[in-house]
Amino acid sequence: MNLNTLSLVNYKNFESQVFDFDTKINCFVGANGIGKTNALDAIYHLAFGKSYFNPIAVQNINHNADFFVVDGKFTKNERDEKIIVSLKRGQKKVIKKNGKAYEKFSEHIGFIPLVIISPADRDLIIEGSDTRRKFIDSVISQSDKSYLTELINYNKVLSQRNALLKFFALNNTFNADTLAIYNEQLHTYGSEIFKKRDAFLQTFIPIFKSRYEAIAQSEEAINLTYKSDLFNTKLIDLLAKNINKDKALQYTSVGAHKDDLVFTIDEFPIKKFGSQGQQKSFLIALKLAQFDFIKQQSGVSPILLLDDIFDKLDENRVSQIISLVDNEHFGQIFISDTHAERTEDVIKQTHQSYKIFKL
Ligand SMILES: Nc1ncnc2c1ncn2[C@@H]1O[C@H](COP(=O)(O)OP(=O)(O)OP(=O)(O)O)[C@@H](O)[C@H]1O
Repeated sequence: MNLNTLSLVNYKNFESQVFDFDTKINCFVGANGIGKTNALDAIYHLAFGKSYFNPIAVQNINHNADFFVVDGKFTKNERDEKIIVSLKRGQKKVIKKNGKAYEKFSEHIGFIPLVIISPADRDLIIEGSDTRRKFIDSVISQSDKSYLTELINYNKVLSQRNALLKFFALNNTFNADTLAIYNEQLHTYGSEIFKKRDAFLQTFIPIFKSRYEAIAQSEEAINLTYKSDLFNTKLIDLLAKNINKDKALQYTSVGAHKDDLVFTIDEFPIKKFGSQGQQKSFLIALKLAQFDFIKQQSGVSPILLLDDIFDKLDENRVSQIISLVDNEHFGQIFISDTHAERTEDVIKQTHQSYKIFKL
């Protein structure tokens, strides 16, 4: 999986820019605010059809323009593939593969396998459980198309059930038969989602632990566990058991939408007790495990984006990470860093081909 050329028109701070990439390592270097992360985000756009950093699509259009175009030429399994993502103010975003627009963006997910490691990943530790569920869901969806459909269906039924609970409260009424239809559907989709998340995490957690040990080079007792209401009780029974609570709250208080991942160090929450370096290593291990998992499932090396990852890590961990990516297991890598010299010194240690783009 290689990105050969990237052209940007009016994408964030880039008015018009073309990059021709090395097949192995590419570094964007330059001062704060120059656009290094934006360049990585443009590549992310080609894989996911959206920004990793800014969910408001129009804000990715250059302030002085009314459209953007991100155009990428890839080689995948020895075939040329061209992806274009474009957006015009007031219109819908368009994603094209080899000239043909997708009707559903979800069909594109997984075509360009990609993993990003960025300081914004801290949200996985500090934010609410929905951020961690999104992480699990995005990893599974890259290799399982039906999972994304089940998730969309689950969320649709969930909002219908919540609307019904609100309607009951507002009109001081109750209808067990209508609710039962939603319970059945939630149970069907929710059980499938739980089964897939559980199977995924059983494979993923050991990979994650071995990645962490390799980065930290120590026996730090970190752990990652899957928390779900559905481990001990079927969703249909849980919904029945919690009906009075749900009626009072006017929303569904149990189910796959409440699942979480618990991150610990020495059995304490890493959010409160992990040092900044430990938290960073934890997140990098999580993302490298995501890389391994996707590669295992798809047989293709995902593109790896490393946004500003050297900051806050001691020299040992930096060279550890570089030596980890310095083998055939990894494919094409894109790095952003403020220190041109540090980057070049670190990259030279790898003896891989590289290009440095000074922005
Ligand atoms: N829609 C937009 N139009 C024009 N400029 C934008 C737009 N969105 C963001 N920018 C600009 O992009 C710049 C930030 O770019 P980016 O985050 O890529 O910087 P960086 O080089 O990674 O910096 P750092 O080293 O601080 O992480 C800011 O100057 C910001 O004003």
